[in-house]
Amino acid sequence: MAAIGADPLLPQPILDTARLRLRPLRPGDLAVITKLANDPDISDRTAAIPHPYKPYHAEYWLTNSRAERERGEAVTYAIALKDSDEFIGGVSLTLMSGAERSILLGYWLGRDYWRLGYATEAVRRALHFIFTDLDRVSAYALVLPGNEASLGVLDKLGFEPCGIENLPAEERCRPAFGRRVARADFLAAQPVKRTLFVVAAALIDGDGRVLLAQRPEGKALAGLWEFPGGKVSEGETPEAALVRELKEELGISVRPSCLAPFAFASHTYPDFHLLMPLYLCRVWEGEPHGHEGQALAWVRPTRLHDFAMPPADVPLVAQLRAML
Ligand SMILES: Nc1nc2c([nH]c(=O)n2[C@@H]2O[C@H](COP(=O)(O)OP(=O)(O)OP(=O)(O)O)[C@@H](O)[C@H]2O)c(=O)[nH]1
Repeated sequence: MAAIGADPLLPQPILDTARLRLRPLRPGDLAVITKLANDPDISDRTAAIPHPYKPYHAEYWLTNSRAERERGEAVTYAIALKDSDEFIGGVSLTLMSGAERSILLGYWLGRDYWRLGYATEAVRRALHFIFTDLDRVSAYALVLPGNEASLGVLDKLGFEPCGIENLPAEERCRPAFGRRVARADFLAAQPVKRTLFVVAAALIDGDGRVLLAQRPEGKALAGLWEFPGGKVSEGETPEAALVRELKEELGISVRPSCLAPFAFASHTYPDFHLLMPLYLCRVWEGEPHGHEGQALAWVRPTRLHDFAMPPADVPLVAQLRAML
């Protein structure tokens, strides 16, 4: 399988979990990387870690991962302990060629950090990132024979067998077990802390344009464009919540009878699961203005894809474009 550069300068946000921080590799990590990676058992279980492992191997890993990211080929994260920021391992996410929009996943942990659930915790977060921020639809991993711990991690995350491949490792060609998980299967199987019930409206004007609002700075997903709306409060019907939100956010008055149920989004974010019905609305009173500092845009359905929207909205946009 070959990596291909599809997206120039891939994003690499810091990814936090309960105990870990996934962040870029740094020159300050080099000594620890060399110490942890210089372990014959780690070399034996991974394709890309030679033994003995020298400081120049660590330096090459750092510079090569930066170059791969700049070429849009791969993102490599250091796995660090959240409290001390100490390097304990790495995760690499390589974009694959082909129509499937997949990634090849690789990861390793220093021996002192085995059997503590760190690999599952780090890889789970990395998969959330590639399936939501990088919009990948599946992930592959190749596991060398004897690496039962790694197979266990992938099993826990919903990966399934997908054949055996020959893996060129340090000039030795070794067979490896292929494992694959699809985005929808991974996301559906994740434990969710809470389900957030949000309502939103596609306001449609006389020219068939749809109103989008830009999430202001300081909020989660800032800068992305979304359908106006918000959270449903305890004891509120979805329609009443939407009427309230449209008044607060845009200063317009809408009657519940003018809200036509259209579609819904069901999407797992790292911290919550979003359940969001989308209503169509063609009749309202007043002129919409961004009352909470948000920019507004009236957008033709064919131009909706020019606006970066939260991942949950992508299927809704496709349905709107098909309908309008
Ligand atoms: N209104 C709206 N929210 C969306 C859309 N897509 C989407 O993922 N969301 C998510 O659903 C949640 C909406 O709740 P909200 O608008 O009340 O959230 P907020 O961050 O403004 O919180 P706050 O009102 O407590 O400050 C956010 O997490 C937002 O990212 C969308 O098209 N419209």
